[in-house]
Amino acid sequence: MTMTVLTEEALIQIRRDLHAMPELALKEVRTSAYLEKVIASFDQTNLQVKHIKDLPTALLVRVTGSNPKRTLGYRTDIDALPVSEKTGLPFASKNPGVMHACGHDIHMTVALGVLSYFSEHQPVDNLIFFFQPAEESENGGKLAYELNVFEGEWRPNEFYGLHDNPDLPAGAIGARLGTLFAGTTEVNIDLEGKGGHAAYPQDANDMVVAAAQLIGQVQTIISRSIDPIEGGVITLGKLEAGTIRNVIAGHAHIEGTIRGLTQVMIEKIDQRLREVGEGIAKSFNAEVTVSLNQGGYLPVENAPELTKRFINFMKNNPEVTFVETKPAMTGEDFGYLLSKIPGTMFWLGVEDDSQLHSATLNPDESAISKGINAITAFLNDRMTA
Ligand SMILES: CC(=O)N[C@@H](CCC[C@H](N)C(=O)O)C(=O)O
Repeated sequence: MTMTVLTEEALIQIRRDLHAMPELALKEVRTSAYLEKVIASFDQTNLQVKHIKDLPTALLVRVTGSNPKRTLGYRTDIDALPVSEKTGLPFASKNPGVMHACGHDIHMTVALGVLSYFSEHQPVDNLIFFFQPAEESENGGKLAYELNVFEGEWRPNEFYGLHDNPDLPAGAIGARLGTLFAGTTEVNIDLEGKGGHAAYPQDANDMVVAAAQLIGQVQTIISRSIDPIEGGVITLGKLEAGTIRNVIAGHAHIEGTIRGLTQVMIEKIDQRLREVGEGIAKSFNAEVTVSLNQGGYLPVENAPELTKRFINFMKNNPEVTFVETKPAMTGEDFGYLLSKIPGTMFWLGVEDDSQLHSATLNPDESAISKGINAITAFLNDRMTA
């Protein structure tokens, strides 16, 4: 049984509508309009909606508390990924090449459910709901923060947010003290040499070969330069080079991502990657540009006291299956907001065989009402302290 004003049926319909209309980072125009329309259907007595001129797809909603001691923030991300959906679901993406492959459709629906509940049951403390664009890239959380969105009565004292997790049972809540997610650095590498005829390699400077060598050497960074107990990740997910089989490519472009559980680790991997780039440039007499951009993707550090309280509440709630989780190498720009405002990020189980970012991800929708109930109960409890 859900405690929200939106019925379970309505919640599932919302999730499916959102799933069918995925939009990429900073382009979430229809998504944002849809969210606003749903919010407009709630009792408006205690609600205020705020837009951000320079971040037009973002949406903030403030719920005025009845006897506030603090303002609690709740954040959901709203963007999707450039993935071509292969679920075969009747409500699959209608936007070719774009998919909610990270479950942000589930995140948004849970946030709407919690907001819907508090629009009918006035909270004791104030609440801020932040519907954040651009989590997958472009760090929308940092953009909003730097636009001074969280100022005055719009500044939460504490911030909470979730990510769905296909490895956990549907509706289970997972969390841990300390670091939940890695920090990440986006990697762009351009290799510039000299193109030429396939038959005359002696007159060209082949960037396909240089890129292949670079990619090979990058594999040694984690295996040979990083303490295996601490660990780290470099994934180079995109490689572009050349135009046709019989032209030697004078340019190659690589995109990837670096992950580490501490800022020190990320900076160490960043540095080794730059050095490998310099080495390849020298040995191939090429121009190699390594651009690294961390933006707002700081490690997600859960605030100790607030997270202890969160975990205690979830562990002692008979309605909730709580799982103490390990840190994950996924990134989240909520890490940036948590570096400014203390809070807790946690997992919501959506049990599925497919991983996040996969074209077949199909989260179990029963997680939605369980998540809403757990979060609503936690926020209500937090307001009594
Ligand atoms: C939860 C999740 O999957 N988040 C993304 C965040 C991307 C960070 C950044 N744009 C990068 O690619 O490094 C992830 O890929 O972990």
